Amino acid sequence: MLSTTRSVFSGITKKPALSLVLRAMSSESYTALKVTRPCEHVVQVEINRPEKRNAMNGAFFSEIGACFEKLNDDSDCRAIVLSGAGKIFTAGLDLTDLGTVIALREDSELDIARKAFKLKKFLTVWQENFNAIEKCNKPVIAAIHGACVGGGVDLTSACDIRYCTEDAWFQIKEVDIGLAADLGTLQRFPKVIGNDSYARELAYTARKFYSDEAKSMGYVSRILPDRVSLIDAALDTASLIASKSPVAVQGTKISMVYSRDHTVKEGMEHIGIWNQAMLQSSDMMEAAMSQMQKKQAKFSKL
Ligand SMILES: CCC/C=C/C=C/C(=O)SCCNC(=O)CCNC(=O)[C@H](O)C(C)(C)COP(=O)(O)OP(=O)(O)OC[C@H]1O[C@@H](n2cnc3c(N)ncnc32)[C@H](O)[C@@H]1OP(=O)(O)O
Repeated sequence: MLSTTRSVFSGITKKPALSLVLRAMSSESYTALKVTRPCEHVVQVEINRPEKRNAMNGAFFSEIGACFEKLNDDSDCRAIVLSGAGKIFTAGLDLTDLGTVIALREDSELDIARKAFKLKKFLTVWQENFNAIEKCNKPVIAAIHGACVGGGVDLTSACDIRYCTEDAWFQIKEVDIGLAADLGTLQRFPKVIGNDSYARELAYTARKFYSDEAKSMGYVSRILPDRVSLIDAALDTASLIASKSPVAVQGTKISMVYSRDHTVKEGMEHIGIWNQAMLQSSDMMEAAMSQMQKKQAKFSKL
């Protein structure tokens, strides 16, 4: 029990020393992730605990946040594919880490307020690790095969685009383990599918939904026959995005994320202020000239 406690809370203690984490990861060596560069300006981030069905443990949470913060600053990266190694995309929270919450609840040396403060801090760190995907200016395409359970829906809700395989299934599983989802599903999922009643049904019942239903509700935009064609399709889309002006693409993501949480008027004001600078970018001239000359545009690093 004690060692589990330490492993989960490692997500908290590592966070303030982010620069150390980033330096340690400068070679892109992670324990729960595999990061590769399959094509120009495209990075593939793979959840890499296949023997545990990519269950999300403490290492995964701290690495995913650090990885996306690093990719945000990586001028060679213009689009990202997020996938899972092995049989399924992810089984969600590593249930062996639940022991940590139980251990904290039962810690007789802490009063209820102190336990609550510790739990809030722990949850905020984990939330921020998923928020890093949305804060990363590069579009993220989730490539989901097999199962996407619990935390997997929190994770993929934070992505820009979702593709899945025919055999994929999804489950907002948290109520089945006695908690309300707290890593973004309840906030993002209803906005992604644009149907509050449907989102509530899935969150209250924890019923599984399969690829065809995920597509019809708008959670995924494409279904591919198998994992190989899924990764190919996700990489093709990522490459297409990466071929465009990074100023235009990243401005588009920033504006779409901002506009989701603001009024139309505020969103228009925001993009107006944004573009008063970005319309002066050299990318506009390069893109327009390339269109006229029917040649591939080349954009400098951002
Ligand atoms: C409080 C913090 C906020 C976060 C909240 C998040 C909440 C959630 O994510 S709720 C959802 C939790 N997940 C589950 O309930 C799923 C449990 N797993 C399964 O139902 C099945 O494993 C699954 C259908 C996904 C896959 O089945 P399959 O037959 O392909 O594999 P298994 O033989 O069951 O498992 C293989 C090994 O992986 C280990 N494992 C699977 N899931 C988890 C998990 N969630 N946590 C930890 N370990 C997991 C499983 O124990 C097997 O390991 P081993 O026995 O060592 O071979």
